[in-house]
Amino acid sequence: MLVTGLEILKKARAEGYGVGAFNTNNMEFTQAILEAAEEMRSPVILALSEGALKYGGKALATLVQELARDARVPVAVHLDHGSSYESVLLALRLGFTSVMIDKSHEDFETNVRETRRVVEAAHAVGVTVEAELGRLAGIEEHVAVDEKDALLTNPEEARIFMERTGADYLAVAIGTSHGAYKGKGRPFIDHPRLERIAALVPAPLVLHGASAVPPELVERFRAAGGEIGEAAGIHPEDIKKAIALGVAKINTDTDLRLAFTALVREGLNKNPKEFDPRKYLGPAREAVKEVVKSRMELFGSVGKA
Ligand SMILES: O=C(COP(=O)(O)O)NO
Ligand SMILES: [Ca+2]
Ligand code: NA
Ligand SMILES: [Zn+2]
Repeated sequence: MLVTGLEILKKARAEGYGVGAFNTNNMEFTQAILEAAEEMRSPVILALSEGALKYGGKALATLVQELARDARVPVAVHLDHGSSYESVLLALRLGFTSVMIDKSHEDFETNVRETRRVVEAAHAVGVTVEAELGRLAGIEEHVAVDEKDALLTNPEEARIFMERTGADYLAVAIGTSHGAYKGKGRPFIDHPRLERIAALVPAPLVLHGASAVPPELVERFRAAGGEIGEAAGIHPEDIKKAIALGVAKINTDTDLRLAFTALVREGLNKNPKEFDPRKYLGPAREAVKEVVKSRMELFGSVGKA
């Protein structure tokens, strides 16, 4: 059933488990994510970025809404990395039940003002809001933030920010970054900082850039002809520790993309004569479903629906 993001995340933080926010751009990813959620009896968040909406348009938004409504587990439909008030209004009009306004690259006062404005609009129509404070290292959706400018989230600032904006959940920067190259070897996650933030911010916390980029998946992608450098993701133990400290929403996109693309490459390589898309998109869909199920087990959301 279609619910707000806060309905899913409030319970998750209170009971100490995490809920996956999985990005989707098409029918196959959406089906894979929802089938996994139903099989695991897990709540789930379907995340659409602005790029996904540009790519899939009303077709994607409608498909996502309909399947979320029919789902036998709680599902929130979420705008990932909303970059402007206008973008959020479009998502609200499309029936999204959770929206992110990401103004973390702006100065504090601008972030507060812009986030507050979105909170008023979203709350007026019963939708809950994710905001972000602090800057992930690596490439953000609309700004390249290199290591030296990467500003991790300040706990005291976070408390004030949430009080002044009324946002429902908060994306924090504690060392993660988007994409497949999160650092050399095991990325450093600032758990003490997270602990201090969680002590001052009772709202559910959000971890962006949380993909594991598992070696076996990287190998499978390479073996099928994919090219990827020294990729490194977030260690499962760091995810579990972050959840124990107050992270309730964990964003996963890269792992799904790697799995899907590896299987499409395998399908095309296996039979050059094949030109029925279902023959290589079907197995790719199954691979995404398996990744989602394993993430739900790691997050502890299995059976929580
Ligand atoms: O934060 C993410 C996804 O992060 P990954 O690239 O680690 O999957 N989406 O908003
Ligand atoms: Ca950001
Ligand atoms: Na998000
Ligand atoms: Zn993100």
